[in-house]
Amino acid sequence: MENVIELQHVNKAFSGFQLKDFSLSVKKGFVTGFIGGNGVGKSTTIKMIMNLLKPDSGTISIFGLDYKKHEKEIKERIGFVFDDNIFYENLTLQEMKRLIKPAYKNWDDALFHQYVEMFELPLKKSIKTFSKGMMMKASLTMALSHHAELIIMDEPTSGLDPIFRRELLELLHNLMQNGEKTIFFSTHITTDLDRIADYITFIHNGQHIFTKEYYKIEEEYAIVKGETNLLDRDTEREFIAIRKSNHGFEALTTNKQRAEAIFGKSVIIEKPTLEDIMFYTKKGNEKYAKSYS
Ligand SMILES: Nc1ncnc2c1ncn2[C@@H]1O[C@H](COP(=O)(O)OP(=O)(O)OP(=O)(O)O)[C@@H](O)[C@H]1O
Repeated sequence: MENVIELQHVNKAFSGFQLKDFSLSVKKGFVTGFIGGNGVGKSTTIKMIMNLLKPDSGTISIFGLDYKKHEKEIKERIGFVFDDNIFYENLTLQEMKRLIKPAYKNWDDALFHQYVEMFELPLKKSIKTFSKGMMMKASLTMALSHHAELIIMDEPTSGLDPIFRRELLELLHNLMQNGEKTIFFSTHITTDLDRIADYITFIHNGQHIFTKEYYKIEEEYAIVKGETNLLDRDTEREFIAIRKSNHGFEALTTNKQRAEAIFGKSVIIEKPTLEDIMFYTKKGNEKYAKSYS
């Protein structure tokens, strides 16, 4: 299977933060959701994928190409949606389009107007009057109007109302139908991923914890609930992290089958949500989490 995005052993350090030996493959034709808590390195990773930030070491290739030689070609094939305002605020959407259009040989005016209409965006109002939702829609319009093969979005659904969020996910889902496009996007709204993601990439404290097919996460990971007397030094090692209370314990395992074999019917085993996985991984020992990546 072809990889559209490939990061190998990427390192990037800021004071107080480090993206460590980060390797990632994003498969062509699928939607990959990029999840992780605040400040764990999602935007940093996305900026490096967009060549807005250079890694300290490691390699990044997009469509099998290197930014050093093929920056223009790579950028033409990407539609990028960023959660900050990247437009010149005093311009109108119409004026902004005139600026952006020449950068893309596949720019499609008819498609642009189709999205403007669909998103009910004003063409002649200054962008500074746009609400956060309108800004996101404008950003999406620009990203989708040049037949990009790869759509990269940094928290596209943040600040959007639930109805538009759902419509946006539907739109992205429809874009995926011919198998030629690839979407990579970060989000804090993990329930959005239920509707659309084929793969999940999970980053924690600058480390790649996993990239897995969504359905496999549910097969492998599990929340185990039981009485605290089932826990001892050996059984506790089975878990990424454990929450104990007066009523018993709740814990996350990366190996559901093994937990079933060890605890049998003495525990309740449930499907974890992505939020459970994020919560317990944060809670658990960093080294322990990494050994299961
Ligand atoms: N240009 C920079 N200079 C210094 N530190 C930076 C810079 N950019 C990011 N950081 C730091 O790197 C860390 C990771 O930031 P990043 O924006 O990648 O996180 P994130 O996972 O996208 O977070 P969030 O979900 O909160 O947006 C943070 O501690 C941030 O303060």
